[in-house]
Amino acid sequence: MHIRIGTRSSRLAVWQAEYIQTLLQKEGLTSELVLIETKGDLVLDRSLAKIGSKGVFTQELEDQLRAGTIDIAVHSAKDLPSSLPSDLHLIAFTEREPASDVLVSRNKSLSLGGGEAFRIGTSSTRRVAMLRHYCPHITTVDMRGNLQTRLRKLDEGQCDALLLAYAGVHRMGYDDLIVERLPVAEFTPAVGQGSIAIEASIPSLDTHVSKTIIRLVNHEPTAACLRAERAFLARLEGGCSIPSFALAQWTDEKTISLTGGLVSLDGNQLLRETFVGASEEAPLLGHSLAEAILARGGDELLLQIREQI
Ligand SMILES: NCc1[nH]cc(CCC(=O)O)c1CC(=O)O
Repeated sequence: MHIRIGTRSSRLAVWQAEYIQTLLQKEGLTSELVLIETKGDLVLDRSLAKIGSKGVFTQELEDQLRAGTIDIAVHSAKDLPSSLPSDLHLIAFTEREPASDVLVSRNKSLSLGGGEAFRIGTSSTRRVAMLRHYCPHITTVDMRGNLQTRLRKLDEGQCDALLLAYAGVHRMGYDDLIVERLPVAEFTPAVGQGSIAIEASIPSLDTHVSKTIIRLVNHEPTAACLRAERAFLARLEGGCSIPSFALAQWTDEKTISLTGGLVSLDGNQLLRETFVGASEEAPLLGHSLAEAILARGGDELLLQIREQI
């Protein structure tokens, strides 16, 4: 069967969709890309938090899955809402790249630990809040748009550095611009960062084809980690606009360790916990982590964040 793959049209999204194409080719599955513009790509003058509704980067792809004009949709796992409508499923997650955030700049001497004041371009509420918490001497400049747009703004001097996911920088071949890799123990990444997800409409997608796609694309340790992280996010009912973070790590074939939490927008309050549990019960682990964070004051913090956003 020939697979129609829906993707956003940014260079990173197309790279990711082409990567999936190469995985599918290993068993002779041919495919084509269908480029789809989403609200998140078109509305660039407002922050994601202000665009608001869930699925800023996914809705238009889901519409086409339902209409049957594409067979699968490829997304950055990080861009997906924490819960999907019941007819749509995440059938596979690629092996995760290092999930960390990196500092990108033309100035090799910049470092967050240096105590030196400089400007970082980012519009992620998590990154802004984390910077306020760990690096109050840093100022942030609001910056939306795809990677190339942000790099152009960096070169125009709108900021001195960017804070980005290692995965996207690496996929685009910009490793040379990385001046610092941030420790995940402090700058814990967003849920899903570093993995690529495949979404399909079940039962529209042929069972045999979906099994083949899963076999060729899915990396089970990553998938278990993502199930834990996504259950955490679902319990917080947080989309990508909430400054929450979580990273699960596969410790051995039976166990995962999940660290995650919430940070207030001003950076003053940061809640973080680590839970270790059976990988088979990954969703339960995520749920328990969220309950612990909520019980420690996360419930109040969430209300406060939602009022401020
Ligand atoms: N919409 C932002 C987004 N979604 C996924 C990635 C990076 C790739 C990944 O995490 O797999 C990025 C860019 C960034 O945060 O720097």
